[in-house]
Amino acid sequence: MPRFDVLVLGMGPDGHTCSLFPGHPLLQEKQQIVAPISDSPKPPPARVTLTFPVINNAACAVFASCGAGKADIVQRVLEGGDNDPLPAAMVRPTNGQVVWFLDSAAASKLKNAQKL
Ligand SMILES: O=C(O)[C@H](O)[C@@H](O)[C@H](O)[C@H](O)COP(=O)(O)O
Repeated sequence: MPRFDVLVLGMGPDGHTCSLFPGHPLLQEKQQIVAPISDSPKPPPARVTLTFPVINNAACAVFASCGAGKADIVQRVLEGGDNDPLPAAMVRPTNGQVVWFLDSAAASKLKNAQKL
């Protein structure tokens, strides 16, 4: 399995990352490193994405999210618990780390955040 040093990821307001969307069967992919998706709920419908086996083999996954439009989903992903996790919350490198860069608007609904 390839091991990326750093993955720089975004997150959509529905909690998707890469082209891995909530509830999609590709969230359960265990074999392929890269997979096609032909029914993306967000245009374009046809995409190609890395899958969780390779994402979670990375040494470091970095998310960057900005703006008040991301505040609710950032709070859900980071503080929402483990029941039915959103795709962005499934980014948990087995032998690596996740780092989030947020502006104050995106972080505004976090209950446990400490300002730097
Ligand atoms: O799926 C797509 O079509 C988008 O490109 C998406 O993956 C994007 O990365 C996020 O929506 C975060 O984007 P922003 O950080 O720019 O809001």
